[in-house]
Amino acid sequence: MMGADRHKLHEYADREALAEALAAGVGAVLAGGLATRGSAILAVSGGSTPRLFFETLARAEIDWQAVTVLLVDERWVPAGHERANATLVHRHLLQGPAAAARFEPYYTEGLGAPEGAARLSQLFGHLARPIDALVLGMGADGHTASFFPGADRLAEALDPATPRLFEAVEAPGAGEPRVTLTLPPIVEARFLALHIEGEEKRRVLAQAQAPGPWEALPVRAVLRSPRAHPIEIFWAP
Ligand SMILES: O=C1O[C@H](COP(=O)(O)O)[C@@H](O)[C@H](O)[C@H]1O
Repeated sequence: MMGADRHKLHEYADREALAEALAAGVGAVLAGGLATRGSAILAVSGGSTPRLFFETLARAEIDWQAVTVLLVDERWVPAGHERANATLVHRHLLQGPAAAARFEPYYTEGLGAPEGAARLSQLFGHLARPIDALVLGMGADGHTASFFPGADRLAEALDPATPRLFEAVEAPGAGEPRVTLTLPPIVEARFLALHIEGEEKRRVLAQAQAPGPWEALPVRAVLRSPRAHPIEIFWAP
């Protein structure tokens, strides 16, 4: 698939309708994985956008006990930290029926992000791949996951041939050090969604879909990756 054929845009009148549709899509993919393989893996992003989607998905009536929830990326801050993506997931996704899911926070006391990323690559090395459903967000600077413009290990994290599942990055716009899934486990996900909201991110998406260097807008590396199925882009104003 080439160019825009690689992406399927789903537009909604409001964020509530988007959350319902994305949760229904992800829920159906997880239910399919559970029916076929007896277990399913979901990888989710953090930031401010996914709250409503998480709260809607948490109500899905699936066998959450057999679902592993992973973070696409994490700020290297202790458990319970207000900026931790794990905190967001605990508060808004792992509630009600979804509280039964298996979730393993990434931060490890006493380790820096680089050692943490190496440990996570080992720890999750046994995971059945591909991941069933993976939902990315995007910042107005064109980062997705923790693929930030100017990040010190951006090329390594975006190497399509890297054997590592996780990479540690530091970047001027990232705040604290981060760990992130690398490009391969992201783009090989069975269902890959990009969840963005607002006019500004719509403009950034249009720029990212146009020709230009991936270093400037790292989300391009994901949008340009070859895949069997299109990337499902969910947008609402
Ligand atoms: O730092 C991050 O930002 C992106 C986008 O976040 P948002 O607040 O603009 O929705 C997010 O996808 C990523 O997981 C997170 O670590």
